[in-house]
Amino acid sequence: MEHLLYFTKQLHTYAGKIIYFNLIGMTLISLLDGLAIFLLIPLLSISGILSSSTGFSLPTAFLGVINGLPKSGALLLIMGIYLVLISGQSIIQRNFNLRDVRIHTGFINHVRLETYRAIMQANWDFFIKRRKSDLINSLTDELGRVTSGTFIFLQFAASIVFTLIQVGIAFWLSPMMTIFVIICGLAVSYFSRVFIKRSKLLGQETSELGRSYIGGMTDHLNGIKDIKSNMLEQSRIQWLMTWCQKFAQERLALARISANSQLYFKISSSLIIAFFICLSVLLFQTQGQQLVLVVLIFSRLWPRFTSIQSNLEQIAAAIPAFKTLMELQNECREAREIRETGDFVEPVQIMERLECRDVSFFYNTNEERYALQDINVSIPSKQMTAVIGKSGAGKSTLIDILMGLLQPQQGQVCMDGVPLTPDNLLSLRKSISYVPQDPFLFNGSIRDNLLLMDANATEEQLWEALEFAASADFVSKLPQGLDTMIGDRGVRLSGGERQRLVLARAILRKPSILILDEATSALDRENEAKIQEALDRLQGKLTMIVIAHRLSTIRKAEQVIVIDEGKIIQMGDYDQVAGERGGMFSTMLGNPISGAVNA
Ligand SMILES: Nc1ncnc2c1ncn2[C@@H]1O[C@H](COP(=O)(O)OP(=O)(O)OP(=O)(O)O)[C@@H](O)[C@H]1O
Repeated sequence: MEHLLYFTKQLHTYAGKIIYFNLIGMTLISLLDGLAIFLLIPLLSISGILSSSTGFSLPTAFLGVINGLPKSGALLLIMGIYLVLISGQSIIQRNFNLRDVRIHTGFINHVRLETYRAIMQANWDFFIKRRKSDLINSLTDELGRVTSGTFIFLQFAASIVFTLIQVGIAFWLSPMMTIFVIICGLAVSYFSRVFIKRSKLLGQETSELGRSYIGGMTDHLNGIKDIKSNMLEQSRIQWLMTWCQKFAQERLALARISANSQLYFKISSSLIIAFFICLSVLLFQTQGQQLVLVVLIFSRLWPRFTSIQSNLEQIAAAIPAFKTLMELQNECREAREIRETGDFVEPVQIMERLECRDVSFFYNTNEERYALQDINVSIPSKQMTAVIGKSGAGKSTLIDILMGLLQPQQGQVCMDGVPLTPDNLLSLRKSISYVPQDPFLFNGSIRDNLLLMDANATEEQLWEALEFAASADFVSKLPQGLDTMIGDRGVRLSGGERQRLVLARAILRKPSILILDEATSALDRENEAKIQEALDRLQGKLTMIVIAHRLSTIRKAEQVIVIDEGKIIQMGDYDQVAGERGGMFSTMLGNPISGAVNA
């Protein structure tokens, strides 16, 4: 219930008074509907089915007028009023339906944007602890279930109002009969709680199935090259077949609950009405006209109970999605590192150094296995610092801490002696261009991918950046040049071309700190040499931190930091570290094979 109210409150914040306006409108529609039904009584009366002395207050007065008119006039009057009521109701209904769609779509977009914004503003730690496919599932499947669940909840509220109005009208016609129908309805609803409970349990299964589907599909399509080259297609198809079986069972179970509940309501309604008619005729010798009335009231009121029950089942099935999305929004809020989008943040200018002071960090708070321990490093401004070490030594973790993506459990990062805090974090990040090991290129043109970094860059600036990253040559040879589409994650380019393109993009931002995390690993000697020349030209102009796969990339580094098992084992200028006998760096230099593979 808490989760349901959370999103109903969001709907209220989003749509405001308009929801109440709609609810009132719906009530009006039901009132008109009720009145139209009410007209059946004089109609039945002039047709001779029901006598004018059945004993209802308003009908009696109204019947007086009707009886004063000739039969054809009375019929025309009743039909005229009926037509006005139904047309009025239909016109109002049409407008409210359209408004409903507008509110519904707007609300989906509102929740979508809120959730996406919250995700975007969460810190890096939030992302490394979650499956991306779960986030995708929340933003697609769960989001749809939540927004339609919220609307079903509103329909349910409107349904209650409808029912109350119809109960009022029915009570007017026959209090005894109405009380009897209500008691029967409540009794039947009490025993049908089991359907609601089962719907909720199945809703949980729906969520799990949705998560596993998106997760599986994402994994398979991301790893399609491995799947194809290792002939794993059949095992993946088998996985989907098993999933499909579970999905079919879950759908069937859900349909069974709904069908059983409808069946239960229908059979109980027939039993109740049969029992009541027998009781009325055999015990109380009720007149035929009163029986018509009984059937009329019962047939109007009973479907309302059925519809309330069906709404409750649908809401129960959506509850797990409400829970997931609400928890996601709350977790994002707790992990929030960005207040605004960051567009108006000014980049910081580090004059002397970026430092790690006594930094220790572990990924898993349950097991204190340090990824970095007692790290003290100083990255001098406008110099090149190389970070090397074996695979898993902690190089990327150090970079993530220096960028403020990860917060150390001990120690701190400082910029010119000023500690890095949530207040100056974005300024630091705005001054950095980072080229990761597996760069992000999206499915668009080369131009779109470059403009992602600087939307206002001119054609000349784009080519300048491409030239710098030794990419101008290959881009100009492409038939569509800058407008060539590069496919998902740049799949239509070679690994080396992707790396050079991402480097060009990084440079376009004119950063004061450039971080390359094994950014030249996929380049051939010729292109690596070109990038090397470009980096040489940048030396002294900006701060560079380079995690190098090949030691040749860092031969001009002013500082070398060697990490092993999360600790700094060597640090100093290139010649000093290279000269330390028996040190890891000199071993790497002396052994080009191990150097190329590990460093
Ligand atoms: N998200 C994570 N959760 C848990 N442990 C992690 C995570 N990322 C890295 N680690 C662990 O932290 C340690 C340091 O990893 P890191 O990625 O910093 O190494 P690296 O030197 O950059 O390695 P490589 O050169 O292979 O990229 C490793 O033991 C790794 O298993």
